[in-house]
Amino acid sequence: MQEDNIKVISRCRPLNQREIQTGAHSIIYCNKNLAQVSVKLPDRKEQTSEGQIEGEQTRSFQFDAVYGEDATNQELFNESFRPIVQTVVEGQNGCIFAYGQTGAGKTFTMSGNGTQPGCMPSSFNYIFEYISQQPSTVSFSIKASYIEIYNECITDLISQQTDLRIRQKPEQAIYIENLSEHSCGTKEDLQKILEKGYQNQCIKITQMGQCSARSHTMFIIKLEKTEVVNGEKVCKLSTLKMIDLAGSERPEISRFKEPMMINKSLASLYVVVSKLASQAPHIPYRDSQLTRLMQDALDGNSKTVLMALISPVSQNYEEILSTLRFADQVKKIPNQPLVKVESKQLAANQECPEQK
Ligand SMILES: Nc1ncnc2c1ncn2[C@@H]1O[C@H](COP(=O)(O)OP(=O)(O)OP(=O)(O)O)[C@@H](O)[C@H]1O
Repeated sequence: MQEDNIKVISRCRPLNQREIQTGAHSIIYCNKNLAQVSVKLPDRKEQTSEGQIEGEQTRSFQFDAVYGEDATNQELFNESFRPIVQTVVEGQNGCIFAYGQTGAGKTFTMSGNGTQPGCMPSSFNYIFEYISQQPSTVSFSIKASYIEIYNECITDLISQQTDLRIRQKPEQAIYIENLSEHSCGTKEDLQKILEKGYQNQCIKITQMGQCSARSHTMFIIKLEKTEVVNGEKVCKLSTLKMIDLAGSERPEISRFKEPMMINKSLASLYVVVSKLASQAPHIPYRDSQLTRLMQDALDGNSKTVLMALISPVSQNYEEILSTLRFADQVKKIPNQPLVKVESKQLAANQECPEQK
């Protein structure tokens, strides 16, 4: 049977100090062997947006993998992210995106910290380790870009140019006009781009009073793999997108008073996912910047992993369920045959075509 191109995993973070001090307890049970996450109803019955919850003790969701509070970033990388990065170094597109409410662990999982490197630094390691093991007939060129989408506005986190436009040439993939791309020859170069983008984002947040939890960030790596076979060059171009989405809490319970516009991208993502899941004839990718940039991740042009991050405490019960329901919808997207990234055959002295 063909493997699913979109995989869904869930991770629950441990209780934090504040939660432990206030006597909170976890309402999440992760069964790694069954890839099942169960949510216990809080002790007192609560009025949810769906009405009074009646009698039901737990709700369970089945995904491709689930990770509980003891899981390490390394474990997630080895089991769930490395296969995507491997796909990319072998010449197909890949996408890893983190979804969940503010504080659920998206940035911890994507970026990590000093002791537990996250998905992004581990990917940088893996890419350059892979490259170092290739024969001399294979060469790579790697370029990185880093963007933020906030309030439907795309900002280049490296050049700091703002209000960038998404463009598409006939018969070509979409691209971001004037996005700066930075050649990276080592994993440290990639790490520097990540850190610079993060710093620039922090400066922007301070200047504009914007909240980081409300913006989406996307780290984009473009790989160009050139192999000489019988005197002919074969060129493969692939892209890895690593996306840390804004906190998914709904506006009415958000701590931040903001116009609906800020959540437009996430609202569009829900619609796109539910239309894909129900096999609707038209998928409104064009409704937001985020969904336009994620189209290839969802339409069979990429190997993709959605990571649904949840907090363990009962106060977040509604958001936990809403995150898991979103993940469940993504799981229902029917598998589409992976669109093979074309290999271009070139004469030995020819350059690979410009990658958009
Ligand atoms: N699996 C984990 N193990 C240990 N600590 C974690 C884990 N997940 C998250 N944390 C800690 O919880 C806090 C919130 O996590 P994080 O900043 O990653 O949340 P987030 O979902 O990215 O929130 P935001 O939407 O605000 O960016 C951080 O202090 C982080 O170190």
